[in-house]
Amino acid sequence: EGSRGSAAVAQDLKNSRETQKERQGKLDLNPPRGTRDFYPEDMRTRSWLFELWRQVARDHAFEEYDAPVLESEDLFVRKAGEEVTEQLYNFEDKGGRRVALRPEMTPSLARMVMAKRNGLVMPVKWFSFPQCWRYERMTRGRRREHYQWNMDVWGVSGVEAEAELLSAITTFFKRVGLTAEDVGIKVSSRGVLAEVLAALDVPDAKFSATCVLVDKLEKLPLEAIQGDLTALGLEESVVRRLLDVVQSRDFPSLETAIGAKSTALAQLRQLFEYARAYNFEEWLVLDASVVRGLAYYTGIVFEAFDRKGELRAICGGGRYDKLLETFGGEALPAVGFGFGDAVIMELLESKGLVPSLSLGLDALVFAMEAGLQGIAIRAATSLRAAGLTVDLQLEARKTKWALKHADRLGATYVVIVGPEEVAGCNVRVKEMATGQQHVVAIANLESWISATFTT
Ligand SMILES: CC(=O)Nc1cnc2ccccc2c1
Repeated sequence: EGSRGSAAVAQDLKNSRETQKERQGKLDLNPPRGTRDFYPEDMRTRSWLFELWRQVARDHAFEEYDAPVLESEDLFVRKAGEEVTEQLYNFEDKGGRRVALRPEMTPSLARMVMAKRNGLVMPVKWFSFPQCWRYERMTRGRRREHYQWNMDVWGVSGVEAEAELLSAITTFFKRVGLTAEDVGIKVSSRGVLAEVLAALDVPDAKFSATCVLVDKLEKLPLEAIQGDLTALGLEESVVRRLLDVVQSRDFPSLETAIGAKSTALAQLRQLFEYARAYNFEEWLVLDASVVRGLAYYTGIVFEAFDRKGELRAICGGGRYDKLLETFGGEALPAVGFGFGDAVIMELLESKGLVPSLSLGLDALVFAMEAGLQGIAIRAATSLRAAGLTVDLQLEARKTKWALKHADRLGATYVVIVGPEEVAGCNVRVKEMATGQQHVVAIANLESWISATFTT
C-alpha cells in the first residue's frame, strides 16, 4: 500500500465506493439510517394517533398549518449549546444555499407569524404534525426523525394560554385511556431562574445558555459541564444557588427559595388555580428542576413523564415571549408544546392501549369468472354510491379464496357475482358474521344494502 501513488489509492477508494447495486446487483431496500417506513399496518396506528391528536386540537378550536421540512439554516442557528441545534441535519444545496431539515417546528411557525404579523387576528391558536429531523452519529443508533404534534398560542401574555395547552395535553391523555396515576406533568417557570440570576447581577445575555446548562445538569454530573459553566463565566456561588433553587418540589419550598413577592411564583400559583377549573390539577407536579433544553423558553415550562420513570419525556413545552426579537422582529408573547410520536407509542403499547385496527371494510365484491367482471363493477359502484367502503376484487376469484380474504380484511358482507345468480339478474350477498346468504336482484342491490345497513 505504502509504495502505491496517492492517485492509485484514490482510484481504489473510488472503486470500493462502487454502488451497492453493482456490488450485489440489487438496491438496498432499507430506508435511510435512523428513518422508518410506514407499511399499511404501521400507518393505521400512526393515523389512529394523529386522528386523536387532531380531534383534541379541533375541540380546542386550534387551526392546522404546515411549513416546508426544508428551511434556511439561519432559522436554527442559535449559540446556546442546545442538542437540537448541535445535531442539525444541514447541508449546502445545489444553489450554494445553507439549508437544514427542520429539527423542530417553532422557528418555522415564528417565521410564518412574523411574515404575516399584522394580518393575523390574535390570539393565533395553531397546530401541526411536522416530521422533524436530527443528524446524529449513528453511534447511538437513535432515530433521526420523528413526528411531533405541535400546538401553539400567540398573542396571549397571561398563563391562560399555558392552561389551555395543558388542557389539550391532558384531554389527549384521558381520551387515550391514560390516568394521572400513569402520567404526570412537571411544571415550573424559567422566571424563577431569571429572578435568581437578576438578584445575583448575572447579565441577561447569559440567561438562555444558563438555562440550557441547568437542563443538562439534570442529566449529567456537575463536573461534566463544569467547563461550560466556567466558559459562560458563571461563578461557583451562582451555580450552587441555582442548583439549590431547582430542588424545590412544592410551593412552600419555592417561596422560601425565591421570596413571596416573586412574579414567577404568582404565575405558577395562578396556573394551578386554573388547573382546578379545568379538572386536570391532579396531573400537575410543581417541580423547579424542569427547565427544558430549548434556548428560547422565557417563562412557564412543562414536561409530561411516565410516573414509573422508565421512559424519556412524553412531551414538553413552554413560553417563548422573545423568539421574534431574536429574528429581528417586535416581541409577541407565545407559548407552545411539542409531542413526539415515539415515547407515547412505547407507553401506550406497554399498557395495551393501542387498539388493533381493522380496515373496517363494509363489503368485498368479486366475480367468479372474468366475463362477469362488468357486473361486479356495477355492484361495487352502486354500493360505493351508497357510501359503503368496498374492496372490488380486480381478478376473478374462487369463492373459497374470496371468503377467506374477506375474513382477513374483516369485511361485513361478501357480494358474490356468479354465473347462476347473474343468469337471474341477481347477485348473492353473504353476511360474514352470521353466514346468512341472500340472493338480491342487481337492480335493487343499493336499496337492499342501505336498508340492511341502516338497521
Ligand atoms: C424517540 C425519538 O424518536 N426521538 C427523536 C427522534 N428524532 C428526532 C429528530 C429531531 C428532533 C428530535 C428527535 C427526537
